[in-house]
Amino acid sequence: MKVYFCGSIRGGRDDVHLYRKIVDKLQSYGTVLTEHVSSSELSNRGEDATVAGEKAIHDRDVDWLRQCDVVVAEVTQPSLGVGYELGRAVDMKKKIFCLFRPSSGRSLSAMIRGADDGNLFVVRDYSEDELENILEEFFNNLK
Ligand SMILES: O=c1[nH]c(=O)n([C@H]2C[C@H](O)[C@@H](COP(=O)(O)O)O2)cc1CO
Repeated sequence: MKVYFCGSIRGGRDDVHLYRKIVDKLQSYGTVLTEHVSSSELSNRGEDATVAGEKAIHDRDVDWLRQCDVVVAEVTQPSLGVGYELGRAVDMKKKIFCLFRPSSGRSLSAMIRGADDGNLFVVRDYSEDELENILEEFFNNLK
């Protein structure tokens, strides 16, 4: 199974420790195409645009989105890139699982919360201690 993980990069890296935990768990189910998103070495400047170029990053990620079987997104830290990826993934009719932490005090965009259709696009509120169980439940139900 190929998993596309979305998490904020230029939107801010405050939750990178959670991205790492999520990606660790996702790797027990398959290949995470976007493992770099969870790297503590990656700052809010993003990947080295001088090597890859912004277009190369965009085109590679859209291609990975096309290839993936499922999209998992941590959406607590608002990120234009994550919002864009989710919109593209909806258009591609991908199975999408969004994770949001209400304890952050933030309010999730209606364009994400309101996209939940109980089937292909699901938004789940969670706290850090529930993370493993929630991901297990989601992947068990995929089978
Ligand atoms: O360097 C990058 N590499 C990359 O793969 N992305 C993708 C993956 C993330 O899920 C998402 C983050 O978007 P943003 O940088 O706007 O927060 O975009 C985004 C950037 C920088 O915008």
